[in-house]
Amino acid sequence: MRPGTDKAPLEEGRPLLDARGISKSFGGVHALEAADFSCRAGEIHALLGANGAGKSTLVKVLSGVQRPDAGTITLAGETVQFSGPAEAAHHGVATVFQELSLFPHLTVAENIYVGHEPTGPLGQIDQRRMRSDVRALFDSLGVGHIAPGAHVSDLSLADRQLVEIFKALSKEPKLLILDEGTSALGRKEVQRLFDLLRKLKAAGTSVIFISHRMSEIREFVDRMTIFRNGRHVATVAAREASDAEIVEMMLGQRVERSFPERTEVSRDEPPLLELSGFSVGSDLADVSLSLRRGEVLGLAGLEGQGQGTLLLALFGAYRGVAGEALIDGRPVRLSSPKAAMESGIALIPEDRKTEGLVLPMSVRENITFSVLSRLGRFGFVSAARERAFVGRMMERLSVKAASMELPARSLSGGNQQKLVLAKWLETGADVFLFYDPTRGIDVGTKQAFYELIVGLTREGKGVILYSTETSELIGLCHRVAVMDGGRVALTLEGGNITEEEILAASLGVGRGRNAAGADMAEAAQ
Ligand SMILES: Nc1ncnc2c1ncn2[C@@H]1O[C@H](COP(=O)(O)OP(=O)(O)OP(=O)(O)O)[C@@H](O)[C@H]1O
Repeated sequence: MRPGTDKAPLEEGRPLLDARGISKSFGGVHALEAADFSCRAGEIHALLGANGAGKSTLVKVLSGVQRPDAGTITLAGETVQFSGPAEAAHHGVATVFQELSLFPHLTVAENIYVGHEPTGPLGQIDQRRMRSDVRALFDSLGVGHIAPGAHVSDLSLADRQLVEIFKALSKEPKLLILDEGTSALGRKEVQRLFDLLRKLKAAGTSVIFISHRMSEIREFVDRMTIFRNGRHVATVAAREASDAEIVEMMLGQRVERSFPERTEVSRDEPPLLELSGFSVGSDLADVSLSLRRGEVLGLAGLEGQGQGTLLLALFGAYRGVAGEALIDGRPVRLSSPKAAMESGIALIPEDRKTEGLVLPMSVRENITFSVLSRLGRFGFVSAARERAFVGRMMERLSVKAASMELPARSLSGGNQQKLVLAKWLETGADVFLFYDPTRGIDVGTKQAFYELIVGLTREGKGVILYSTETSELIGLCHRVAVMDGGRVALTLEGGNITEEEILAASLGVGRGRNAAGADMAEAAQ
């Protein structure tokens, strides 16, 4: 089918969910404009669209969090009007929102059962049963590494996301909505999750799935609906449209995904950053690596193999770090984030929603927070200069906001993430640490972002990039350090940075290969 032309007919039969003519405005912003969306029983259905297309707003309407201004929702043949999330839940809708909603100081099991805890004969909460049920659920999914009794605050973002998903599943919903619920998960976890979703689907549960990772979507979903500017553009079978066609429908224009040419790196100059014997407890063991000016060094490996710890340790977030760090040949003490920033290191963190922004403050204030002192002299900032600077940053990262004076909270999730990036990019740092930077960002902006990373290297900065999208590592990096069990298992370089090599090294089967790709085991025979 031709993208953006024919509107595919929505489901003719009796779908589980049928939302028609849904409109929702915030002030002058039309988040949804007479949007249609329909999902069959026992179907995994992806909802796609650029940042700000209205996906999360639809999810909030379907989950009873927001009331639509107009439109009707039919669920299992019954017209429903949700007065709040509890009523949506009562109708069998369970949602994992973009913003995680866990209580950090409760245990995993307590979080999963919050509000519907199993009770003993005297009405007391049955902790033991709760934990054993959660254990059984985790074991069935092969996520034995999460302890039901662990506090959520101690878990990684990926594990917190898994807990959030299990919490939704424990309500045995008719309709499960995952709004970017898998963005922090590694490939293996996503696959396991989809194995589970297929089982649910076989039992008649419908799943609405929002993700910006195209490959993830194509592989596992039955149909896809594309939204653009708050409207339904098309609904297609997953195999019916090509990636390029889908992107075109999302953006209203053709975009070729390509990586900008890497910056030439001079091997003669001394390294910008040099680490030796960098260790953090048992999480990071004896990491030695170097980064040159103009270079992008990738970090790969299965989820949680020390990549995050390395970035955070470099940013001074851990105490008791052993080893030495040199910047431009001078030893630096990375004892706190402040010390790291003063040494010229910037980190774009993983959990950008909570770590990166002051949500009630305006878009403008959030962007200029970290650069005020550089924009003005003697502490005075010219308003005109500030606005011009913010305008440039918003354009560079295509931040979609009606005005820079709106609170950051009112932006769509992806646009909030862009704000965090904007905020850090202008800090004047020399070493940029990126923690999965394009997670949650739409394909059009990803492209702009690749340009931006390469742009930094052209200015002589060094970049360490941890990405869960292998294609980004292959397309952008000069070298990729594959991590396993807190160590650098292998460093790949140039043409040897391939999906197969990265995967093999991640799984430990690539050991023995050197950076030039010669298989030493074979050579020895
Ligand atoms: N509470 C709000 N106040 C003001 N504007 C809002 C509010 N919620 C959403 N919007 C606006 O509505 C539009 C749609 O946002 P929405 O979050 O639904 O997009 P999205 O498709 O989920 O984007 P993303 O991929 O970035 O998560 C955006 O322009 C956003 O700024």
